[in-house]
Amino acid sequence: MKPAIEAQDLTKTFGAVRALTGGRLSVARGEIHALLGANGCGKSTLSKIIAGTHAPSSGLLSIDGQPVSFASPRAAEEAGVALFYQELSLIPQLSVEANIFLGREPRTATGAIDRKLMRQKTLALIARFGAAIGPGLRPEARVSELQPGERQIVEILKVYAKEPRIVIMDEATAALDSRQVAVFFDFLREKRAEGLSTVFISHRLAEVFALCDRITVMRNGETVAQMPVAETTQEEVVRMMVGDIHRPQKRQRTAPLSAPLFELDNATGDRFHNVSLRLAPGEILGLGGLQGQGQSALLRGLFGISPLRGGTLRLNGSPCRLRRPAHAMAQGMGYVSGDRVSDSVLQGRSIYENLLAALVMRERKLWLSPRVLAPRLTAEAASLKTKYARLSDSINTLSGGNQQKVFIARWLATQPRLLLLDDPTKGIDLGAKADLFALIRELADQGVGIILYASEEAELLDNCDRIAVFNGGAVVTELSGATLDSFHLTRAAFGET
Ligand SMILES: Nc1ncnc2c1ncn2[C@@H]1O[C@H](COP(=O)(O)OP(=O)(O)OP(=O)(O)O)[C@@H](O)[C@H]1O
Repeated sequence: MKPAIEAQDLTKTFGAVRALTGGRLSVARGEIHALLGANGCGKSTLSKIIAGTHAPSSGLLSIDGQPVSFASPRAAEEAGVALFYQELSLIPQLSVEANIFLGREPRTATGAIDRKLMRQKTLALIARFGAAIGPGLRPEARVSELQPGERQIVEILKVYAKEPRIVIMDEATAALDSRQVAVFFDFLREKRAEGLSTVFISHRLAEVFALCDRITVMRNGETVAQMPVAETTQEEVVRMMVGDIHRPQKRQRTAPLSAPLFELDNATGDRFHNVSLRLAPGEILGLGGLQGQGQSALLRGLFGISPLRGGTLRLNGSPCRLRRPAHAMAQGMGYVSGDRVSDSVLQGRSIYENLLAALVMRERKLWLSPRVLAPRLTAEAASLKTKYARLSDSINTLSGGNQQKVFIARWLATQPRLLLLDDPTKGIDLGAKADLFALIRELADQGVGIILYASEEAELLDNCDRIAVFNGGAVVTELSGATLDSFHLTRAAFGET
């Protein structure tokens, strides 16, 4: 029998970015096939080519033995391929059934929407999830009224309403609870028995081993292996995802470890739960794991941007509740995000004003003497090798890397004791990255506590003393010493401890 999907040597470039250099995938009819790899290895790009969202730069794709080149997702759907989108595509104001059948509503002989048939079909789809969904998930309910897990189920049902023969499930279980996951897996097994093929992308290895028949592993834009689940182990799969193991050079710590500066117990918030962490002055604690597992949300919670809903925080042994960034700043905390445009830039303002922002907020004064401050701020900016002509120039004249140096220097002016860094080097060049990390290590040596989330694992491994690894909003393990390497980091990121 011809494979349902046969992808050979697919490549895709976006401008200068080579997202996919050698994508290969062979999926049989009636198979659940896992597609695994670390963040950015090219899984989504390969999936989107198969589902008609992207056209490949080169390579061959066949569906059911027929070479295809889809001009659009609609063309792929007509060939029986449907993709589950990680980014929720539902319209909150519309009902469940209107969302599920949007643009493909069943019609009567006169061309009107056949509401009775649409209702019946929706009820039949919902019934497949049976007891795992609450009474809220009804055909006429508005999507805005549903729980996150129920919304994700509607997104899944929308895929199956297209009556596909090939389905790509990209992180489809992220918002489901364990009961919903169990029912969903039974549903996928039933579909497999009906001859449907599923490509299953997940950040939980245990799920993959419980559900899938074969595994394809990708690394750095390439397919590196394919094998039956029964002939491999989780350990072997992690080794294939990681490739050469990256072991960091040991950071030479000069600040002695003392009593904890920061003690967090059972913190719960929007995208994380029961997180407990410790940090001594002078320590760099990394937050690791795949993207979007609660790391950034925790940092925003700690800084009072979206306050913690539960748990306790102590700074230097004293309990504190940080409900606003002003509270966090009063406690000597600073926060720098890699999302410069929405979190940091005072648009159109001078470099001087941008440097001054944190100090003004902390001192609660609208005017601070430029004569006194300008030399100090100039020194902070210089310590980071920030390249600019005059402090009075607009911040918008600087490159992303130099802007980011200004935003770190902004906090240095407040002499923080704890710095929260949320993927601070996003989108900046290698030279600026090296300058930033040299400074971060220097600050730690002076006794500042640092909590760093970085989407690039090498940045974490090379700079952190310990790494708390997140999966699904919880810390699954903490790495230090001999376990501080890319193998243990990837293994924990996929839920294996
Ligand atoms: N539209 C785009 N423009 C530019 N670069 C892109 C685009 N889409 C993806 N990339 C880049 O291509 C690489 C592969 O990305 P892709 O999303 O396929 O990886 P992934 O394995 O699915 O990762 P994740 O698990 O994070 O979704 C990454 O470096 C990504 O930044």
